[in-house]
Amino acid sequence: MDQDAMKKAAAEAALSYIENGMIVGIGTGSTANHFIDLLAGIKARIDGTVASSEASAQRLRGHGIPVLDLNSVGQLPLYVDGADEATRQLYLIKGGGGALTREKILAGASDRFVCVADGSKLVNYLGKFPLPLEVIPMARSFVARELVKRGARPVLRDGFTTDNGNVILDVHNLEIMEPVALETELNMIPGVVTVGIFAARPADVLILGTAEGVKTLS
Ligand SMILES: O=C[C@H](O)[C@H](O)[C@H](O)COP(=O)(O)O
Repeated sequence: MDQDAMKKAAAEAALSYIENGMIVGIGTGSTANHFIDLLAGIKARIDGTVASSEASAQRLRGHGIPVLDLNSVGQLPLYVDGADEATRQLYLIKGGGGALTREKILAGASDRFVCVADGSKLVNYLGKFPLPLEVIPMARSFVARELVKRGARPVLRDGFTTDNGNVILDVHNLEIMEPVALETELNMIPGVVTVGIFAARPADVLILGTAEGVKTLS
C-alpha cells in the first residue's frame, strides 16, 4: 500500500464519526482532500461544512457540499484534518500547506478533533518537520531574529501568502520537548499570528493508515 492509499484509508475511517445532520469542520491538505472526496458520497447526511482554507472550500463546493461561515454556525461537533507530525499524546505539527490559522480556529471551535494521517507522520517527539509560523508581513524580520536568539533557523516560505494575507516562516532546529510551553512562548512574540504546534488543543483521536491496516489512538 503506498502513502496516498494509507492517507485515503485513514480518511475513510473518519467517516464513521459523522452523525446525521452534523455540520463538519474540514481541514486542508492531501489527506483532508481524500476526506472531502469521500464525504461527497454521503453529503445528504450532513447539514453542511466549515472549511479551513479557500482551497478546501472550493473542493467542497465542487462536490455540491454546502460551505458555511463559522460565525453563523457556532460550536462544531466534529473537525477532521491531517497533520505533518503527530505524537502518541496527540500533539501535532500542522501548517505544511499554510492553512494553520484557520485550522487552529476550527480545532478550537470543535467538540471532537479527528486527525487523519498516514503512519509515517507518527513521531516520538515533534520538530523534525520544520515548524510553520504564520506571521504578519511587517514583523517577518523581527520574528526571525527572535527565533534565531532561541537557536532556531527560520526560513521564509518563498512566494507564499496565506489565505489571511500573511507570510509563513518554516522554523528548523527547534527542540520541541515541551509542546504546550513552546506553543505558548512562540505565540507571545509580537507579529506571530499562529504557531503550527497543536498542543494546547491537541487532537482527540488520531487515525493512522499503515501497511498493517488502520490504527486509532485516542
Ligand atoms: O496547512 C496544512 C495542513 O496543516 C495539513 O493538514 C498538513 O500539512 C498535512 O497535509 P497532508 O495531509 O497533505 O500530508
